[in-house]
Parts: sequence; structure tokens; C-alpha cells
Amino acid sequence: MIKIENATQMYHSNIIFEQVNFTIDRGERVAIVGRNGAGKTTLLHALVGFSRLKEGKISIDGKAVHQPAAWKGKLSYLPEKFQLYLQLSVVENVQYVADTLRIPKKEVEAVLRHTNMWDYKDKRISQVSKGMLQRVGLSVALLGKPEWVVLDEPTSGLDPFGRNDILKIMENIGTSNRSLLFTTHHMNEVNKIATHVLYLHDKKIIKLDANTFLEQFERSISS
Ligand SMILES: Nc1ncnc2c1ncn2[C@@H]1O[C@H](COP(=O)(O)OP(=O)(O)OP(=O)(O)O)[C@@H](O)[C@H]1O
Repeated sequence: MIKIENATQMYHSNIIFEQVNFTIDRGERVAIVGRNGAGKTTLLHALVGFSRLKEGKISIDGKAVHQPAAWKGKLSYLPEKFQLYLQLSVVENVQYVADTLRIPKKEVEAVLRHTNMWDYKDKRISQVSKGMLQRVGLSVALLGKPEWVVLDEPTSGLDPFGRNDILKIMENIGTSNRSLLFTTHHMNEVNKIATHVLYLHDKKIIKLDANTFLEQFERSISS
């Protein structure tokens, strides 16, 4: 379980969220939504231990998230913008990360099959489409069988076909022992993928089940 207790985050004197409490259980697929600038990426960075909270604490399975023991091998994070080696092939990029993390070779094929990139494994990164780049990023994020997969705007900037490819992969990520957290601006992604929503609004974060959130959203835009 990821547990957030009395969390407050600020940049200088600018409060992004304050006194926030929620938990995320295994098997949940959680969409993080809110207006531009509401603090979605800020929340993700605190959740994955990149930044320390101003106040409060975040733990994964009882261990404070800023201690590597909490997330190492358990949690993976794919930022909105990430770097790959342009001069290497798809498989070489994934293999490079696998070698660094001492992950067995056979997992490289497994993650590339999961993201439907195995057929394109020998293409150079400089020659693949944006949608394929995102699938390579996802392949890297799935290495090591993480229990918590965290994706920042995984469909941002993709055409409808590329988005659909990514959504199909995301649908298969959340299982009984693996959870998915992702930020999005698209309500159809919430509808298709999420079991729950974290809604960032007015410096608060509310957790709702996805259907309840979507009903409230529909009502708010039609009134
Ligand atoms: N490193 C930083 N230093 C100061 N202010 C920051 C920093 N990073 C973000 N902010 C500010 O904090 C607020 C929340 O930013 P954040 O990127 O978390 O929002 P977001 O919900 O992810 O936005 P978007 O939907 O546009 O991606 C914004 O007002 C942003 O300008």
C-alpha cells in the first residue's frame, strides 16, 4: 500500500497541496487529474521520492518513500519527457537499462512483446515514431516487474492510434499484484483505464472511485 499522511508541498511560499491524506492499494489503476498547474507532476515526484514533502509522510508498504529500500525494484516511474540513445536500436536501449539494473536478458524480450515493440526491436531510436518511442519508454518502465508503475502523461502528444496502443498496454498493467498511477487530461482515459481518481483541486487531493468522479465531472460541465 502507498500511504500519504498529512502531506503538504510548497515551492517557496506557493502551496501546491496541503494536509492531504489518501492510500493506494495493490491492483488499483489510479488516474491523477486536475487543471494545468494543479500539481499532478509535483505529486508524482513526491510519490516516487524525487522530492521531499514540506510536511507529512509517504510510505510504500510501510517504508518511507525517500529511502531507496522502499521503492528499489518495486516502483518504476516514466516521466513525460525521457531520453533514449538515438544511435542505438530499440532492443539495445532496453537491454542497456536491463544490464544496468542486472535484470535477466529474457525479460527484455518479454517487455518488448508486452508493448508490441518486439517486431521493431532492431529499428534505431532515431527512426521510430513518437508512439513507438513511448512504447519503448513503457518497456523500460516494465523491466524488473515493478509492483507500482507510475506514468506522467503517457499519451501526451500522440495521435489517436498511438494513444490507443498505449491505453491497451496500460489496461494490462494494473493487475491484482501490480498497480498503475498515471496523470491525464482525457476523461475517456479515466473511463477506459482507471478504477480510481485522485482529483487535485484547490490545494486538496480527493480520492474517488472512477465512476463517481466521471458522474460528478459530467454534471459539473453540463450545469
Ligand atoms: N521546480 C519548481 N519550482 C517552482 N514552482 C514549480 C516547480 N515545478 C512546478 N512548479 C509550479 O507548481 C505548480 C504545479 O506544477 P505541476 O507541474 O506539478 O502541475 P501539473 O498539474 O503537473 O501541470 P500540467 O497539467 O500543466 O502538466 C505550477 O504552478 C508550477 O508552475
